Amino acid sequence: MLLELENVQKAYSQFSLSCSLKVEEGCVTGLIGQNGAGKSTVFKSILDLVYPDSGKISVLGKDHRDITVKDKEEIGVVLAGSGFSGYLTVRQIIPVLRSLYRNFDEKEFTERCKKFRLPTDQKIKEFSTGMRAKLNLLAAVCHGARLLLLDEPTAGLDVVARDSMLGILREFMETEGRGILISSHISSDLESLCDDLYMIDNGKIVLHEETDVLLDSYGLLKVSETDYRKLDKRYLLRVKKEPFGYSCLTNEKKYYLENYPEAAIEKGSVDEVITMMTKGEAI
Ligand SMILES: Nc1ncnc2c1ncn2[C@@H]1O[C@H](COP(=O)(O)OP(=O)(O)OP(=O)(O)O)[C@@H](O)[C@H]1O
Repeated sequence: MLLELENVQKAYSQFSLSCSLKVEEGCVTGLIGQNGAGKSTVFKSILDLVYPDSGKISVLGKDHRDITVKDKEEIGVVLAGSGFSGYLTVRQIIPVLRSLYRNFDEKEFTERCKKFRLPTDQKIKEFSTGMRAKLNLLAAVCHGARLLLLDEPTAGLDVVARDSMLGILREFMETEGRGILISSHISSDLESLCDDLYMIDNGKIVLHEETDVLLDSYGLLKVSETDYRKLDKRYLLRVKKEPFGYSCLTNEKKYYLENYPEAAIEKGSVDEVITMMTKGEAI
């Protein structure tokens, strides 16, 4: 296990986090939630930047408070809204990375910067959002980390930049024994990359599912009030009143497809599942 949070609690005056999650070797785990759901609080707790009130966090098999400087070399981090000083250039951050990480692969880093057309001698503050995001990610993947902790690494990026970021992450995962925890409020980013997804809402994990299962077995039934009354509700997770009747979220789409051939059953994108899990009512 690369990362495990067990019942981690953190209370602020207006918000409280309660979170358990795992990142296994060979897995990309996604954390999806709206603004303010608690994603950054999860990352900061892992990195000891905020102190949880209770619970247990283990990183690379150790309690996160016992992580040494050497262990940290095995972790690559991109935090929302942070990065290198804007007054430095890529050329100037290379010696910094070299001194921080014994396994920093300067050749790979330089080549990749070139590939992504990141200028070597321009101040980072003059970079676009996409350029800065790529630089932060390249710095996180070029020192032989086993675990990447990426808080909203694709925020503010256009489709092309997002795709190249996902490419970097897929390549990172080609080496055995690695894993990623990545957060986003854009579920389509995570859908194609992640093996499993955790959905967080108002500080609570409302759903954890393998991405394949989510896409294959979850579905949205749209039924009239009359049909809703007759519906077998055993496999419904959430229900929402609509002008036409009810929207129902199921994790047994096949059952309803087979038994209610007339019903309108949609595939249910990750976004719709999140909306239903957060806005729908439990059965
Ligand atoms: N230091 C703090 N003191 C009090 N409340 C805080 C503090 N830090 C975060 N919060 C609150 O915790 C909640 C979750 O914040 P967090 O930054 O974890 O959300 P997020 O999911 O990362 O959101 P976003 O997508 O907007 O970055 C918010 O309501 C925020 O106001």
